[in-house]
Amino acid sequence: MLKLKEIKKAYKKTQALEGVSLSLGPGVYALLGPNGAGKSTMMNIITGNLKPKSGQVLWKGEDTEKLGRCFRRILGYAPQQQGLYDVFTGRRFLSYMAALKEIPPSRTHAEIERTAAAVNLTAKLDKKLSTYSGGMKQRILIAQALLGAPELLVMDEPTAGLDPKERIRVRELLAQEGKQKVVLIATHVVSDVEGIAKEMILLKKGRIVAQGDPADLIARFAPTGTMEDVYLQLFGEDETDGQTYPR
Ligand SMILES: Nc1ncnc2c1ncn2[C@@H]1O[C@H](COP(=O)(O)OP(=O)(O)OP(=O)(O)O)[C@@H](O)[C@H]1O
Repeated sequence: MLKLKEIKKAYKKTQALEGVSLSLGPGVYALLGPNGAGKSTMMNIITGNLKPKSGQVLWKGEDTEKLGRCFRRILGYAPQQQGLYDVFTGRRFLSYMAALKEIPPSRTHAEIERTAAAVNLTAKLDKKLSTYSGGMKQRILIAQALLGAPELLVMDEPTAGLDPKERIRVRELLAQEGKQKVVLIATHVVSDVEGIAKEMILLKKGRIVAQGDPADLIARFAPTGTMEDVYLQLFGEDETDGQTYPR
């Protein structure tokens, strides 16, 4: 349903994507790679926030650039956390996002209730975003991506800052969504995706260096190990952010 054809992107001197091609049907896909691998660039190109230097993004065979506004109803995007409208309540924020997505006003209330419940924020909907914790802000971003039940979900680090309980809830939610939709998740946290991903897409310096079912990748790159070992095998020396990654 979603196809990337030879996507290339450069920022001045940095070659961020060096010809990425992909074909994704319904299911959860994990996009893994170290800092600077090109994950956010790829997501921004899929969502139309950035133009590639060359290549095409196709949805059901149609160029997403040509789909224009229609693509807004097909796509749900949760970007990495950034400034939210702090004076808005959660409800007002979701209502504003629903309007941008051109969800009919008659459906907006039900969609807000449905998506807030999915991320366990029903009780906080009428509180201002300025009072939300980091994890709650993350969850409202996920909720807005689910508005209108889009067929394509693109999530940039969706579990960042979530406590273990909410992390599990979001993981289960995305697994559920992946039964019928294309769900692409960029993350550093292998354990958040290995149990739910149909495929892992491993990106390094703007190229896909491995792609496949987690069990196949383990057999290929770390036969006695785990998906975490595959990650370390492919990217070990590239991780420069000093974080440790939970199993
Ligand atoms: N606006 C920009 N201007 C110049 N270079 C950029 C810009 N955005 C990204 N880059 C560079 O492009 C490359 C890919 O960056 P990108 O943000 O896509 O990686 P990433 O995999 O999402 O990293 P992270 O895990 O840190 O979010 C990096 O070398 C980065 O420095």
